[in-house]
Amino acid sequence: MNQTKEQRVLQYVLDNAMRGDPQSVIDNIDRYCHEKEWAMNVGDQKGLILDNIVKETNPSVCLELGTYCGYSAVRIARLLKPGTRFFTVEFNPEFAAVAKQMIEFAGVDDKVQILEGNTQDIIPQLKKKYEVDTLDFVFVDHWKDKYTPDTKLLEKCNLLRKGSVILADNVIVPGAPDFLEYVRTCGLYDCTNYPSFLEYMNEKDALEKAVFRG
Ligand SMILES: Oc1cc(-c2ccc(F)cc2)cc2cccnc12
Ligand SMILES: [Mg+2]
Repeated sequence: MNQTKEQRVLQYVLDNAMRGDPQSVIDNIDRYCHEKEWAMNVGDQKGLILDNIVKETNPSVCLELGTYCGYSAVRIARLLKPGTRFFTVEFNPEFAAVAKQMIEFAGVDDKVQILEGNTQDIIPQLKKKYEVDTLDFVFVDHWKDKYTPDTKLLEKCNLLRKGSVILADNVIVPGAPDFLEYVRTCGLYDCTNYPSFLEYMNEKDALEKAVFRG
């Protein structure tokens, strides 16, 4: 049976990275995607910005929308203090299966819980089913037309508190213009733009940080 690109990325990590070493998993995914096949991981350049914002936030409860191969889940989980709760939501079962193996190989599976399904179904379950009070950090990296509805759903479900950080990938490429318009003009967020580059390419991209005013 032919492997998918995501399975090839995972196989390269299993063959070349160090089990239990998240940094080596990250480095090997980046090497594969620079040298062999492009894939939609947040990547090494935007990844450094992500690292810095996770470190400054020092979150106790995290959510990621869009797991894909688990690259950013490993990237975030490696920075979290013991006892932190981190949920990552993936709609595509094949991606979720690859991410599960990637996260286990990296040795961060004790910190990361992969929730398979639609964000609009899972977000309303976080309080009761997953015993979440509020979220400290949310990394938004799924389909761009879901950024705004899911942000509004986080508000509606009272999952944000004063200082909750939402960090969104790809606000230039593929672009999330309605999300930028919403968070910058609705009056509920303090926004900061972080210009960078599309993963593994020379095209400009950016991250947007939106801090909930509470
Ligand atoms: O980081 C990403 C990049 C792209 C992308 C796809 C094709 C392009 F030509 C350029 C960019 C799609 C994503 C979809 C979901 C989460 N992240 C993405
Ligand atoms: Mg992305």
